[in-house]
Amino acid sequence: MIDGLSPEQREVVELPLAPLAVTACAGSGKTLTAIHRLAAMRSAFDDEHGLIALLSFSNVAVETFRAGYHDLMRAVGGHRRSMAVEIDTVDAFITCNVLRPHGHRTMNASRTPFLVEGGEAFLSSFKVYDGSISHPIRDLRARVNGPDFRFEVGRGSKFVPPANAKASIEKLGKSGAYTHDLGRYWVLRTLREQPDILRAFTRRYPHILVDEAQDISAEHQAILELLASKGCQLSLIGDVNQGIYDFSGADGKFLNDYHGTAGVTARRLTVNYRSIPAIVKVANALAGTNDVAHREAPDGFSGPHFITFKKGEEDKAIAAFASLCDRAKIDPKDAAIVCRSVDWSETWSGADSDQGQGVVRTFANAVLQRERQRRMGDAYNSCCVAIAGLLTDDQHDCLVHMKRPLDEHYRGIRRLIWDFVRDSDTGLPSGSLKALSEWHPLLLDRCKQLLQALSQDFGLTFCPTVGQRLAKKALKDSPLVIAPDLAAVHVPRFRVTTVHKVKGESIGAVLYAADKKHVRALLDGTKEELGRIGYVAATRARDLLVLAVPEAATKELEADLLKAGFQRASATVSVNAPRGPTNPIAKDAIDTSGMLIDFLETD
Ligand SMILES: Nc1ncnc2c1ncn2[C@@H]1O[C@H](COP(=O)(O)OP(=O)(O)OP(=O)(O)O)[C@@H](O)[C@H]1O
Repeated sequence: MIDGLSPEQREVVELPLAPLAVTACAGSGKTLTAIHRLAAMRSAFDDEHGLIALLSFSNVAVETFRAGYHDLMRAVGGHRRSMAVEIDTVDAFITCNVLRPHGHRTMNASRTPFLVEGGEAFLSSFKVYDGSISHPIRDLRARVNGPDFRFEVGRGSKFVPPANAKASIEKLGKSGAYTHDLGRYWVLRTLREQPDILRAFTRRYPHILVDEAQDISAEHQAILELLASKGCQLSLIGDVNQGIYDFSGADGKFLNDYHGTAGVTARRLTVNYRSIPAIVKVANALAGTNDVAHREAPDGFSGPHFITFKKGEEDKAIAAFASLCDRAKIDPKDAAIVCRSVDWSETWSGADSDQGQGVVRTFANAVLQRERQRRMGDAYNSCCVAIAGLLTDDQHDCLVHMKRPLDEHYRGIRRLIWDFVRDSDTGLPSGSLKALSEWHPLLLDRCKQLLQALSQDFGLTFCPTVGQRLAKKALKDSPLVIAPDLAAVHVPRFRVTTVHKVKGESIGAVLYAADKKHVRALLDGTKEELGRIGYVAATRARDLLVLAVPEAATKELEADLLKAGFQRASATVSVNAPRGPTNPIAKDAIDTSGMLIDFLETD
């Protein structure tokens, strides 16, 4: 290894400047490789004006790349043009370079285009009619369809007649507003309808490197292909087994096909630096790959296991996971319970997400994010959405500024909202209170104070119907956050999250909470999206991977689980059992406050 790079990583980094496709396995160090490749490309590219872009799909990935690139430049003493690079998300890149400066001409707007999140009060007058009913404009999606688009709406992707969709999009566009999804539509139209902008954009970014390239949607692909058609050289790096954004048309096909395209240099990264050999073996069995583990098997307890659970008794599975972490000497802070969907993560975190309506429901969600999922950033964003839902219609772009303030005015607003979110004693009340009789009256009182401060100190104006929007509809007289039965026995509060949220992470111990369908899909491999979702969850684990399988399905699944390389670690929980192992075959036990959890290794 030179400079921390392995030979296969270094080979990718040092390839000549030309279109490149790198398909890489989980944990293969795509981050390090992409950072070094960017530096090498910059050094080889002798152009006074052009910039090299490194793009990814999440803010976390972008922050990691920026920090890594700066560290590398500091370490090697970057050359004159070393900072002539741009590292951003794909969406931020196209929005900042195309939509904000040039989109207004195509949108027929008289102001700089601005993003709306969907919860803004003024959006209530923007609907789309599918031929039988109207839907909020935020639910409309534009999908690229050759040189044109097709339109769909809602969860079931209902077809929307193009004339109706275009009329609604153009009405919204005229106001300057665009949703996340419609932003890509407008970027494509701007580049297609303003050829000078397309030419200038390509001259400015002659080389673009896209990380997590399996997540490139059909709309992103159309934009990148448009740039490539004007001479931009495109490099893609990703893992097709980790494509988990099918709903946005990202199925990894672009990366796969690019790998075999004439004129594109293709390479593979096949060494997994993250996980122990037994977990890499499971990953290989699931994906049908032959990747190599760089790490050696640790001495202590580790590896891929499965435990069983009964619906409604998730707490027992969590206690079992806690015990396995303890045995593997993994700090609970370096462990996570990972679920396929938000609904599942709510069940496993003991949250009651079915309380409240409208703005109040959004505040209730913020409580769950703060107290059960421990995602303060998400809790802050939810509070911003709730507050934006109380503003008068004329403050269109306030929500976006609250979330990402660029000026001092909004930074002050952000501080106030953060104080509200952080402190359950003076701000957003605690989820342990009874929602109807205790939580809601406090919420009303404290919201009133917050709105007063926002209005007096920052000039925000709130609609006269604030009282109605904060009504106590659909609240129950039970807490928003249900205390787990096992809280009394000091089971650690693990981070409970979704697979989509942990993508890209390395985690010491992972519990993948699954139903029968999820497990079946995981075992069936990575051809279908649900299988890839399971694969992403499994490959986050460094040392310990625990699959929680419904007890009723175990008989049917056990043989295939064992064949894939999982071992059974069954947990029995007995309350008020006497201290110490009572069963002669118990190999491990934790005994806290009268509860004994035994692990019976049956493999
Ligand atoms: N050459 C190397 N030598 C040792 N460790 C490495 C090397 N390259 C990467 N790593 C380590 O491997 C781990 C996984 O790296 P990284 O997160 O970049 O993988 P990845 O390819 O992005 O994985 P995934 O796609 O599964 O998220 C990190 O801890 C990283 O520091």
